[in-house]
Amino acid sequence: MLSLVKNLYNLGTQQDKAEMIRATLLKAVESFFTSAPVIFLYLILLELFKGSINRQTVIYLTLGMVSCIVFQFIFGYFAYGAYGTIQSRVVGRIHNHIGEHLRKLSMGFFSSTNVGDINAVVTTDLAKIDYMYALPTTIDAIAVPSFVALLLFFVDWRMALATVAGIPLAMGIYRWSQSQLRQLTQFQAQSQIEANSRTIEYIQGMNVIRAFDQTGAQFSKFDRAIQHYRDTNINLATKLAPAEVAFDTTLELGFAVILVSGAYLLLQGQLTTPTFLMFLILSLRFYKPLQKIGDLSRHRQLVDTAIERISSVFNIKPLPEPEQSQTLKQFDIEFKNVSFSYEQQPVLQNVSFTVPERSMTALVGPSGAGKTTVINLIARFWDVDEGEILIGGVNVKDLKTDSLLSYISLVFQDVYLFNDTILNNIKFGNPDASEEQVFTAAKAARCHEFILEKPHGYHTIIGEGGATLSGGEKQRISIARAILKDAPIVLLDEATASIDPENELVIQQAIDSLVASKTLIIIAHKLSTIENAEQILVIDRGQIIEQGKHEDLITNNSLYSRFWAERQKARTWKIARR
Ligand SMILES: Nc1ncnc2c1ncn2[C@@H]1O[C@H](COP(=O)(O)OP(=O)(O)OP(=O)(O)O)[C@@H](O)[C@H]1O
Repeated sequence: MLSLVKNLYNLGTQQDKAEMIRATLLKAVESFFTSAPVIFLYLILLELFKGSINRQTVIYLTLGMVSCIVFQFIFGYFAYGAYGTIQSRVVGRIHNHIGEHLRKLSMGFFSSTNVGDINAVVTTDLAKIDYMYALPTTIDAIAVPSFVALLLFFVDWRMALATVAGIPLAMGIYRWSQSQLRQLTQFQAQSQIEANSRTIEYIQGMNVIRAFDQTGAQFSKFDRAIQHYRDTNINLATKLAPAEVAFDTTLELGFAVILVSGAYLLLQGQLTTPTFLMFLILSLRFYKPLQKIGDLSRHRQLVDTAIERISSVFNIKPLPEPEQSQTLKQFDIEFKNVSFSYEQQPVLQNVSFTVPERSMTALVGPSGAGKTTVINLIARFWDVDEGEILIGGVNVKDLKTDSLLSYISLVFQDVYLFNDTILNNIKFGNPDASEEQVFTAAKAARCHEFILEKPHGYHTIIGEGGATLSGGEKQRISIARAILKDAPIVLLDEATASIDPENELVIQQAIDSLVASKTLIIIAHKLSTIENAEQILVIDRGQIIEQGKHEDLITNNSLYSRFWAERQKARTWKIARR
């Protein structure tokens, strides 16, 4: 129980710790006033049995009791207010730190970790860091029984011993239940994560599930995870129930000991009736808070598991960053003998090339050749295994992540838009931009017209992932976002989905606005883009096998010329069908 308090205490900053001590003192005083009315109760009983009770005594004793209740309210109010503030501050700070930390991790972490796992840490685990429950309940479980026990010893030590007689046995049972609890709680936490993951997967993949008529199969996976979670909950409850009931009952057996020893001493004339009655009443006040120890120990295990899992995220080392970031003055890009593997799978082998400042380089090559990897490495989503990537002569590793990314606009093929207005989605590129600047960027990206046709124009909410927009519209909004960011380097993965000639023209115009006077690397799928590039890099199996301008490459019987011919055929085929 105390380790729960210690763990929660250690999560706080100096200011939080000072606040925790203050809140705990307030709560201890509140606990005193919670127990204090029993003194008045005892005094009333004494007066009653003496037969000397009068109106004045009743008024004084009642006032005393009411004052205790008022003080209990006042101190409780401030204590819980303080715990609430600590709770919001500590949990909010951990939440922010996790967000910050996740941002600095290699993207490898996200490929190898389940979305549900991360989600469980950020939501479920953090929710278990509950100061509002854990600390006040611990104080109640310690302070109230201690105060009552003190009072009882003061009134009659023999009866007080009878009251606490069951505690050693109850504590033995408590310790025994602890050994079982840890493993069961871990199983339950694990199955909760699994249920979380499956639920997210089931909802996110709903369109694919329906398209392939896999509703039943996917549902049973989801259902199995939920059932497993339910079973681990039942298992935890049923395995612990005997120990918890035994703990509570043993404590309450003390009540029988009080009854027997009280009756004996009463008959012997060694105990007065009011004292006997008071012990019977007070024993309830004594045992109830102690019974909370059982709940607290279960809570402690949950908090420990949550803290362990939160720490395990923080223990994942972020990509190393320099103490001080360099400022870039030039924006040419150079790959020097770069090799890279995703875990064990080699992807790029000894790749070298240069992209001059303010020029366009197109990456072409078969699927899986390593084109996206090249772009990801420039943005340092991963670190290279060998070689180096330089921007303006500076190794990307010598730049802080935020600083590096401030020089780069990334437009992914798989555009992700947030469940927010179109305006805010474009503003993501530059949160300080004015509405006018957003409109200008949207016009340049050729999306102004279609945005105005939406029910609420720029203020239309576009659903999670941009679910209410077409592929071409999403791509243009992401280009507007990048135009607004106005970074000197643009890394662009062209959408293959919107390759029909009409869309191609509009998107090409949008790209032209984005890249004027930028250093651009584009994974090119469209012929017009490839043709206009100042440099084409043909990548195959992680190596650059051809390099040059379109006119130079098209002449040989090269991979590029075959690739070009294929694309031409695809385009002709599409036009012929219209
Ligand atoms: N996160 C990842 N973890 C492990 N392997 C990956 C990961 N991303 C890509 N790969 C693998 O690395 C290789 C290169 O992938 P990459 O995405 O760079 O190819 P690409 O040329 O862009 O392909 P495409 O044109 O189909 O998008 C592929 O074999 C791919 O399966």
